[in-house]
Amino acid sequence: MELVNHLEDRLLFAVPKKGRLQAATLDLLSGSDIQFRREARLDIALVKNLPIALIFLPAADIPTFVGEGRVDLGITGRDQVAEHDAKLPFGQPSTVEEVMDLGFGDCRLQVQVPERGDLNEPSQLTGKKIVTSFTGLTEDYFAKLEGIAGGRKESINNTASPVPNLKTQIRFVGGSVEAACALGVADGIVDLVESGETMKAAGLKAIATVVESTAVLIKSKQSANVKLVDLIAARIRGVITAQKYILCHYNVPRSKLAHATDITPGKRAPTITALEESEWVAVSSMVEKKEIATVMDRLTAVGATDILVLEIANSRTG
Ligand SMILES: Nc1ncnc2c1ncn2[C@@H]1O[C@H](COP(=O)(O)OP(=O)(O)OP(=O)(O)O)[C@@H](O)[C@H]1O
Ligand SMILES: O=P(O)(O)OC[C@H]1O[C@H](OP(=O)(O)OP(=O)(O)O)[C@H](O)[C@@H]1O
Ligand SMILES: [Mg+2]
Repeated sequence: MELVNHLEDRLLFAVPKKGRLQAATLDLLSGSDIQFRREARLDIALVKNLPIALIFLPAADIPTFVGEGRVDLGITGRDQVAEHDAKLPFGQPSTVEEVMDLGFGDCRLQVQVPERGDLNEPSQLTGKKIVTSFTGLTEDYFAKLEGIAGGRKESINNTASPVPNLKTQIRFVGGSVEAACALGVADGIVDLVESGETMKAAGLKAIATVVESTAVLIKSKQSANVKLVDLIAARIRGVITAQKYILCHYNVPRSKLAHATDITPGKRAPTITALEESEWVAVSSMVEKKEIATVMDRLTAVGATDILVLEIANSRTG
């Protein structure tokens, strides 16, 4: 069956086919009940229970397919969206809209130089050799350092030309960028940093951050299927909320209720129910997972008892 012939009446949703964003993305799709089976070697999968087709692409290519093609939704890094937009001809507005931060894939695009060396400021790199996978963002960064206003000019087939008159020599490398300095190809690099392991192992240090990044849900500004886009966005938002929060139940003397609800104000407001014992109330409130240990300590300190913590399987934030 030629899958490409079955895309017409479907919302197209681009997701990372590999790399660091793939696993968490598949979890989000599963939590959103987007059911599919991906055939080996195929980059398209028809969703079984919704009029959607998943398109598996490298994260770096997803902003292009969403912004300039027929793809309605995408999941990629904010750095990749910024890189796509940086390459648009000067003054052309972005064709991609960010719907929400997905809460994973945090990293930073940083200017890096050899640890042992006399380069410590980005301005010392102007006019020198830089290697990166993010040439758009890097050209803009060094254009600012060199005081070049105005950015790119439109060139053939609407792909922006590099920034004119830039002294800094910026070269594209697709991967393993960290080796460029040691191999004498570059004086500095602009590359992603998450844990910093790769940078340290390559004998490099970061001297500036170009952009901070996180995984984001993006949508096309010309999608015809707004209702289904909004439905999928609501499902994904619900899954993220369920991943981020837990439900905390406890009993507390009515006289201490104000102190207790200061500790657990909830996402909107806590639910309070009276207990048979008139001087006691039961409270139920959403608490961020990362806060729950100290929240339970503080609740105990103000006299709360029977504190229960429940996982949230899914949610809709309305
Ligand atoms: N340590 C990291 N290195 C690279 N990207 C990361 C990192 N942490 C998070 N990301 C995010 O993941 C996105 C895709 O990068 P990633 O390297 O995972 O994909 P890829 O390069 O296509 O896959 P691979 O590296 O397996 O070839 C980045 O644009 C960034 O937003
Ligand atoms: O700070 P860290 O946790 O070490 O992660 C950062 C490294 O990860 C990415 O490379 P990746 O592993 O994706 O290989 P690639 O360069 O081939 O994409 C990135 O290009 C850095 O090299
Ligand atoms: Mg990579």
